[in-house]
Order: sequence, then structure tokens, then C-alpha cells
Amino acid sequence: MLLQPQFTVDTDSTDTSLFESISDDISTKGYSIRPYALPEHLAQLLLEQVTELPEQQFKRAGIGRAQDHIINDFVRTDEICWITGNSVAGSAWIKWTQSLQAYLNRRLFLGLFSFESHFAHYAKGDFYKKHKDAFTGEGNRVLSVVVYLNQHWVADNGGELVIYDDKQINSGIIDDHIIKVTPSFGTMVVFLSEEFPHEVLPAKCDRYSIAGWFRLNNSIANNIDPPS
Ligand SMILES: O=C(O)CCC(=O)C(=O)O
Ligand SMILES: [Fe+2]
Repeated sequence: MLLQPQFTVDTDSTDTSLFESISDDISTKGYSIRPYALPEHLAQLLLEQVTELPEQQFKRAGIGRAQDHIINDFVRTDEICWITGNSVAGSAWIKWTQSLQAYLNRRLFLGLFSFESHFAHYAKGDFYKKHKDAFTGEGNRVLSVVVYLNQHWVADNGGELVIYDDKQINSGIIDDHIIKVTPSFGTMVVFLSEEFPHEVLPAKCDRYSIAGWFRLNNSIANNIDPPS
């Protein structure tokens, strides 16, 4: 008997080819920029959640962690809301990032152990000045992930993510190596947290995104390479 073709969407195989491209980009360049990366249904769920979140759930984003956490209007002015698995959208997102994590660990041996992420809302004029998400040797945030939830974004809206590829500058290329990413719906950016300074330029209208970080196991990271 001939089997009828299946018309169900095979999300696993879609993800695998995307994950493969991301993995190849990371190993060759250290960063990956992929338009239409986030599965459509997941992007829609996340957009619904971020637009329905009550305003008071968003808090001014700070810089630094735990006791070093401070609000600094000169560095960043966006508002954030941490994502938990307590919503349909949140748990679908976490599940998807777990399969990305497993794939990247298999392919690149990055030792990614955990993931944390938040929604971010940049209102008109908000920005995040040039920064790095992790500092060399701290061995904590390994890989940064950003996805955008802005439908019908046009170039004139601004709000680009600017990535500085300093390695290219050091290797003598005259033209400063600056990569600008338009924050369009479903676009995903992944980069090595310690390697790439980046910034968010002010936008002319509301800009929604998710920023997340894969981390090493902290208890292991603190004991890596003990002094001999
Ligand atoms: O929204 C973006 O494009 C990047 C955000 C960012 O750099 C961060 O939250 O650390
Ligand atoms: Fe960042």
C-alpha cells in the first residue's frame, strides 16, 4: 500500500537546518544573523504575550548582576520582563531554546548549561549603548541570543542592533567592521557573548525583542583551569 504524503509541519527538521546554519555561522564567524528564524507560530505566541503583558510587569533594565545591579540612564533606557515557563508562550520558547542548546552542545562542544531570557521593550528614543554581555574569563554568559517581534518594521524606524566585529578591524581591514541588524519579526541573532560589543540604536517607535543568554554551569565555571 502506498503511503499518502504527510501534510503536517515537521518542525524538527525545520529547526535542524536552522540550527545547523547557526552552528556553522558561530564556528566560522562567531555570530549568526538569521531572518525568519523563529518558527512562525512561536513568534506569534511570543508577540501576543509581550503585547498583552501589563505595563507594570516591565521594569527598568539595569546593568550588572545581583548586588552590582544599577539603573543607568546613560547606558540603557529599555524596560524588561523576565520569561518563565509559566505561560504557554514562555514554555514553548524555553523548550525551543533547549533544543537549540542541545544541538549547539553536540556540534560545537560549548558546554551550554542553562538559559535565561527576558522580553525587552524599547519605547521611542530608547537605546542601549555599546556594551558586551560578558567579560573575558568570567566564563559565565557564553552565547547571546536576540529575537525580534516587530511586524512591518521599516528601515526608517531605526532601532538597529549594531554589532562590532573588532577582530576584522584588528586584521587590518580599513572599513570598520560594523554589522547593522534590522529588528524585524522573527529575525534571530546569536553571538559569542565575550567577543562582540554591540549596541541598540534609538528607534522612532516601540521596539519589542527577546534577549537571552546561554550560560556555563556556574559551579563548574568557577573551578575551570585551577591555578597549577
Ligand atoms: O535588542 C537588541 O538588539 C540587543 C539587546 C542587548 O544587547 C541586551 O539586552 O544585552
Ligand atoms: Fe547586549
